[in-house]
Amino acid sequence: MRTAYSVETVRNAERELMERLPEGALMQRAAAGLAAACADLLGRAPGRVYGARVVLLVGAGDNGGDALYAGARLARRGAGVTAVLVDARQRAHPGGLAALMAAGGRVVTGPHEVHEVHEVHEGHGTGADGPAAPLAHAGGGTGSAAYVALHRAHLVMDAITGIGGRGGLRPEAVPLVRAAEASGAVLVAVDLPSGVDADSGRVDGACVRADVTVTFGAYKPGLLIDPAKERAGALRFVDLGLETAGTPADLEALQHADVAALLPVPAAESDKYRRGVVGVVAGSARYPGAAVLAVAGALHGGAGAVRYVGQGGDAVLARFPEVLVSGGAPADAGRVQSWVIGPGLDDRVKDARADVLASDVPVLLDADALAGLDPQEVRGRSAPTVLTPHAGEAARLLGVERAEVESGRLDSVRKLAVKYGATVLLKGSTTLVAPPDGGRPVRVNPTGTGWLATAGSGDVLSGLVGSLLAAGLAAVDAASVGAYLHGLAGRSAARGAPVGAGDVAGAVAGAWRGVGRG
Ligand SMILES: NC(=O)C1=CN([C@@H]2O[C@H](COP(=O)(O)OP(=O)(O)OC[C@H]3O[C@@H](n4cnc5c(N)ncnc54)[C@H](O)[C@@H]3O)[C@@H](O)[C@H]2O)[C@@H](O)CC1
Ligand SMILES: [K+]
Repeated sequence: MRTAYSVETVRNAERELMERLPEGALMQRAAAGLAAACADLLGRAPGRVYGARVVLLVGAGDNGGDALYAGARLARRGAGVTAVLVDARQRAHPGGLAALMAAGGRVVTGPHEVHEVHEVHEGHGTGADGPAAPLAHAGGGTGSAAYVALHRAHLVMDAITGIGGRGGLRPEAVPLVRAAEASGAVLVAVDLPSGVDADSGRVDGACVRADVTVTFGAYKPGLLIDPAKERAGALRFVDLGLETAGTPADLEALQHADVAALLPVPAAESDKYRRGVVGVVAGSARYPGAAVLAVAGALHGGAGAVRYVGQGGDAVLARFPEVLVSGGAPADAGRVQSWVIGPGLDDRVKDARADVLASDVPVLLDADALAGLDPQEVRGRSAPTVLTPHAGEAARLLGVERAEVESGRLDSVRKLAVKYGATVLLKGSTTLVAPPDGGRPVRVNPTGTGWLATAGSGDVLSGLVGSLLAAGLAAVDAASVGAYLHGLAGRSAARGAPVGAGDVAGAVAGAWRGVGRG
């Protein structure tokens, strides 16, 4: 399981550990890990650090300190390191600054004038692109040393803000960050891309877009949730020895082994009824395809049988003769162990929804079954309820703008879970699953792919999750395992090309097999 912790938890764990360690030891651990990761990115051959040109964008706090100490380590290995002080008042971690200077690095101020120049010691600036100019002097004029250094850099560390950052990048930092992004250098965010919110994944204002983020001690929720996740690039983790065991994670992501352990396996004496029957109420004369897709998902989720209720019975049977079809009300359809209701329904949705909500089995509500849903109708249930909205549906359920849900996915999924007393799977660029109390941990799906944003893909997911519910998984597990398999299926069906929802359903079995093999 990959876990992520809030800033408050990380700071508490750091405080506890720092009390047991010599002063500054934790920052040295961070800097050593950061330097090693950067050396790795510059190339594994020893000579690739020697002569490499590295620029540090340094803010006022300890995040900048990490980069300054890491820069000192790289400078001692022969890299030409230039620190650009980005803070408007040119504050920077004093110990880190001294260490960099002692190692032969140089320091310039951001958009201002040259602060201090240190001669480059022998070996710097002899990389493949030829000798580096004495950067602090090059070009002359206000702030130009910083831009020349950025233009020529092989690697740039973004150390403007880490977990202490508030709001987006300040105006003085923006042109430097954009120059770094345009330079072609590898852009490495230190702990977090500056400008993202560590706890929520929000990006309010300008923000760094990194190629790689080297994060310390614990993953922060923002690194795993869009829109911030998308700014973080590839993640690398540096273990600081923080003790987080015993503290509930804010966010967790299932890994292959976790999913493998949760997948239902039929026992020797299982028959189709013991494996569970999932009832699917979906599709209509107008949208028979939704019925077919939801059933296709349900057939791959581990239930022993799929019972279909609705007007799409002919289309379903034409494709899947193994399905039990009935045309009446859900309550008259026979016993099931879970219900899925919603995809492609017509205006008779209210009666059918009241029927399934009155049952004593888990119910998954999707798409049309979410419209006008009364919280009391859900909260009064004894069995679990799972809601699977996309951002637009979630916004309507919460009475907010869609953009608010998209920028604050974690807050939104928690609020919805609390409002309805239900497990909520919020679909989208980062799929999240919140438990019914909106508490910790929220699960984040690590297997998503943009190719899943295709018509009918959600219908497959709802059938798949409903089937996992019928097979006996707890609501949060069914939702997160379903999202995980659905993401893997989407990736393998697409393999880098557009894909239809039917292909995704067809690829679920392969995803399941792959996970089962570990
Ligand atoms: N606390 C610890 O023991 C450790 C901290 N570490 C590093 O320290 C970082 C946290 O350090 P700090 O608490 O000093 O905080 P940061 O360095 O993340 O940022 C705080 C500083 O940035 C300024 N600031 C806030 N928002 C800003 C914005 N939008 N634009 C520009 N400047 C802004 C603040 O005025 C303050 O000076 C971590 O992210 C990590 O990189 C690591 O060295 C590991 C150990
Ligand atoms: K940073």
